Amino acid sequence: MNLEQTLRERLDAKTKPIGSLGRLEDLAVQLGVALGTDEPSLDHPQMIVFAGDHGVAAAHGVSAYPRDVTWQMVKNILAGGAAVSVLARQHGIALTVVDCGVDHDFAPQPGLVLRKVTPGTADSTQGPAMTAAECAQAIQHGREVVRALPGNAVLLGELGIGNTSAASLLCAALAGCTLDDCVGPGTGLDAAGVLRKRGVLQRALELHKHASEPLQVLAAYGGFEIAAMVGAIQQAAQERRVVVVDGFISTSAVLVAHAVDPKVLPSCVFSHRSGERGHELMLRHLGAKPLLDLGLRLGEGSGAALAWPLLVSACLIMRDMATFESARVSGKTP
Ligand SMILES: Cc1cc2ncn([C@H]3O[C@H](COP(=O)(O)O)[C@@H](O)[C@H]3O)c2cc1C
Ligand SMILES: O=C(O)c1cccnc1
Repeated sequence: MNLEQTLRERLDAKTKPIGSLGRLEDLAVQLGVALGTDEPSLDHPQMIVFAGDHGVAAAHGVSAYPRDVTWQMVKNILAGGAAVSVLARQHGIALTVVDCGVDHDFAPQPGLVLRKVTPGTADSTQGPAMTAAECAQAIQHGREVVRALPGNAVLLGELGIGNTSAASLLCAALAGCTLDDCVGPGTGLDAAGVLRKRGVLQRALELHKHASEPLQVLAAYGGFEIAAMVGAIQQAAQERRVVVVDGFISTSAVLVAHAVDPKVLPSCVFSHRSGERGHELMLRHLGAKPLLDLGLRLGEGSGAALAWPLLVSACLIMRDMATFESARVSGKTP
């Protein structure tokens, strides 16, 4: 019997009608398989917020907010005032921010890892957002950050004004959808703003239409924080850690990691369906079913943090629930 069958049988022996814990049962099985044990247990969860700036945003105003918000929000997260700070604190999740390429010089401080490649990607409508070497470096940084942290669960967070543009381009290139399907308001563009954003991204897509290898596509559109998330996913999966994926941006990193090697996918738990247009298409492309659907469209790792207690519950159900036999409860009538 393989591990998945063992886990299913374990759940079926528990004091509940077969399958009655619904999606929580699938989650418990997934976590057991991902961690390689029939006694899944999560320890030292790590929320890692990867941050970087985007040349396409600087050059074309594709966001409703200015570029400075990226570094200002890094400080807000570290000071404990951002949504992800509050939610990580609520759930006892350790929080690390990684400067992957923010246009600001941060003083070294607790909770901040400095891994800047350059202070922001280049404009993807003019050339590749990253060189191949910069892209490889950002991926390596993501791997190193995960390797240095304890525990067996990584929650993906991100920050970067303009990164819904990069994520939409990755979606179009890797999930085979049109920009009409996957360009949305991001931080809150109005209808005219979305139309303008789509026009800008169409130029980038046209310029890089011959990029076919997943890492070539990633280098074409950026950003440094997305590349670092790709490395983090690869490293976590390799170390048999669980990866809790957040929304539109972090799922775009999964699209890349999956295109490089589909074997990362069983390690990924998709926390929620983002309100950002196109997330549903990414999830469908990956065959992924998200846990929550709260209309979130924030990023930062907020959805991953909100879903975290469900993962803890799934493990506890698998480990701690009594069986019909141990609790002397009568089984189903034959
Ligand atoms: C105050 C503030 C906090 C955020 N936290 C996450 N994002 C999210 O919005 C940005 C992406 O949207 P766009 O592509 O439209 O710029 C990223 O920083 C993402 O993490 C934020 C955005 C803002 C304005
Ligand atoms: O779903 C997300 O991750 C998202 C959506 C809009 C803006 N920033 C992030």
